Order: sequence, then structure tokens, then C-alpha cells
Amino acid sequence: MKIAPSILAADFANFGAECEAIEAQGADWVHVDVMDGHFVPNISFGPTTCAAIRPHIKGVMDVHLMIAPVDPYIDAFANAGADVITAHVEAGPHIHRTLQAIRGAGAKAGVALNPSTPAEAVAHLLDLTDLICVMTVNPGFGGQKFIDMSDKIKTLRSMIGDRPVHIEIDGGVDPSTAPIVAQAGADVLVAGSAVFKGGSVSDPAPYGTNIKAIREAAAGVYA
Ligand SMILES: O=C(CO)[C@@H](O)[C@H](O)COP(=O)(O)O
Repeated sequence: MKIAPSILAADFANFGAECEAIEAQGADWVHVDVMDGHFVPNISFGPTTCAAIRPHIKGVMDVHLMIAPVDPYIDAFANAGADVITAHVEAGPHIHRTLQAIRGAGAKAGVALNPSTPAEAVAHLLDLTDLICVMTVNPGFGGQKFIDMSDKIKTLRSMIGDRPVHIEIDGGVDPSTAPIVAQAGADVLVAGSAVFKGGSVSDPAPYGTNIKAIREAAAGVYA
């Protein structure tokens, strides 16, 4: 199970140090939420910030684009050093083309599904994607209440079969919800508030405790 803290819950004045702190405290990936105030009602940051934090991340920079349109910005995020670029299936009419462009730019291609979008929306994309992100909140803000998408996760796991495609869960993940999604078939857990709560760059130990708690809660069903 990979744990991917979302830096949306980090100290925005200290992104570089926050990325270093969460990796030192056991994060597997660093999840970067890009919001445009159009596809979602919040604005976060863009490719310039991604490029600035890249040198502070040793492992995977997992960039989640909550923007529309996506295609004009793919090269900018790939050039900023994104290892994974995830676009929403709801963000435009040509997600097939978008995933091809992400791979063409040298990144792993992810596709995200809002809670209201069924698993079948990605049936034609399974050989073009490296990761399916199942939103368990309506995207736009951290700290929201988890929406149970277990049936969708199980359907996706069955559709994926033996393809090497991650199922990532994003929104409201904490030690109480991690076992639910792990049981259903998830293998990457994004968590913002549940990782960053109680810690800071000057006192990062709570990040480690929080990551361990999520990992151990999930481990009973997915090692
Ligand atoms: O993409 C999003 C929200 O749109 C998520 O990545 C959240 O940032 C996760 O935050 P928590 O629900 O874990 O606080």
C-alpha cells in the first residue's frame, strides 16, 4: 500500500521543507493538487510551484489536475517534473487523447473519477492509463467527509484484471476509512488532513505517526 500525502494540507509557505519532512516520515509518494477555480471552486497552484518543489522530492511526484481544459498544460507539468499526471474524465470530451498526450510527454497517465461518475466511464481507457483515481469527496477542498465508493473500486479492480494499473483513493482517507478502500481493492491512498494534523516542519514526528496509523489500518486487508 502506498501512502501519498496531499500537500494541500501542508504549510503553503514551506512546501519544500514539507515535502522533505513527509518523505522522511515515511510517505511513499507526494500528491500535488492543482486547482483552477473553474473545474473546481478552489484555486491552489500551478506548474511553477511543481517545478519549485521537485528538487525537494526524492520519490514520486503525483500531480492531480483539477483543471479544465487539461491538454494545453500537460507539457508544463511534465517539464516541471511530474512523474504521474492525472486528469479528470469529466474535464473534457477527449480524455483518450489526453492520456495519450500525458504518456507522450513522458509521464505516467492517471484518470480521475468524481463520485458521481461510474466506473464504466474508463472502460475504454484501461490500456492507456497507469492509475485510476477514485474521488471519495467532491474535488476542490481538503478536510471533507469521506463518501464510500467501495462498489466502484471493486468494479474497477475487476475491470482492470491483471493490467498494472493502480487504484488511488482521494478524499477523507484516515485510519477509519483506509480499511474500507483497501478491502475494496485500492493500492494508493492520498491523505491530506489526516497526515498533516498535529505536525509541522519543526515538529514532523506526528506526520510519521499519522502515516503509520493509516498504513497499519489498511494493512490488515492489503499489505
Ligand atoms: O484532491 C483533493 C481534494 O479535491 C484531495 O487530495 C484532498 O486534498 C484530500 O484531503 P483530505 O480529504 O485528505 O483532507
